[in-house]
Amino acid sequence: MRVPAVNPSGVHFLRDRTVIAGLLRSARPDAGDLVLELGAGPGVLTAALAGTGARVVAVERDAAFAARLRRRFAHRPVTVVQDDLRRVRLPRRPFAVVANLPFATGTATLRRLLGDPGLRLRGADLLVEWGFARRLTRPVPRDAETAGWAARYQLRIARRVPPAAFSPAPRVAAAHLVVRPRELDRRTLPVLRALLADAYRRPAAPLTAVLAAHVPGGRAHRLARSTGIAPPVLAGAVPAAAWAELAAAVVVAEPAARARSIS
Ligand SMILES: C[S@@+](CC[C@H](N)C(=O)[O-])C[C@H]1O[C@@H](n2cnc3c(N)ncnc32)[C@H](O)[C@@H]1O
Repeated sequence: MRVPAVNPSGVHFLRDRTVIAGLLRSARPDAGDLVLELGAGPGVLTAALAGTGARVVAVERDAAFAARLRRRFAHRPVTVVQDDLRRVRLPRRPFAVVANLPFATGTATLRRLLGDPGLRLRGADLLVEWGFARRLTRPVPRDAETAGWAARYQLRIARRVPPAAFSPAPRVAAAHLVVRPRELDRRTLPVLRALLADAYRRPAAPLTAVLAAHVPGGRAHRLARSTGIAPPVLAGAVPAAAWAELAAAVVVAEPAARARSIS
């Protein structure tokens, strides 16, 4: 297999069939589903995805790999897009992502996929650097951006993928990261954003103080309890999943909070 002359950290080709099978078992694409593969390389994963009957869009920056992919999949439902995955136009239709990401692009990719409320992402099954996956799946995220991703999407590690699963073997292990959208009413999104911005600005404040800024004072305690949180709890100690429930509860309890959060 031709490895680019410059092999920047993160460019490691999958060679373990059980890892590929695990990605497909988890993603379960149906025939006709739109699946985006980011960083397709020589097409090992692309071939497996095409075998499911899904419509695959394979994004690859390297010109030689892109040409090889076009030849290899000329008669399959695979569209090859030679572009940078950090800039490529993302579908507006519902789509899933299955990819062995270059490690160096993890944050940029997650930011694009999970940070844009306009995307209709059905799910993502990604191989990412192990430490990155561990940081993303902490119950209480360290920053508002990650908390926003984890509030809108369930993020979990399906398995640890050892360096030997790749060629050349990376210095560190990878993780199969599973991303699935939570059922969230669109009206909750601006409230969620406002709550998280507030909470991460003053993580040592009581949760009820943060909530009180978004609903009338007396109701903050009741609201916290309605999602199973018994005050006192600090804003910076609230799990990401609870923020999604809190935002939904704020919208139900106080529809006007929406207007306040947006303004
Ligand atoms: C980790 S390898 C995975 C290749 C293949 N999917 C596999 O699993 O064997 C990443 C691939 O992404 C490509 N790549 C690296 N940076 C990229 C970028 N910014 N945009 C698009 N492709 C990129 C590399 O050329 C390489 O083919």
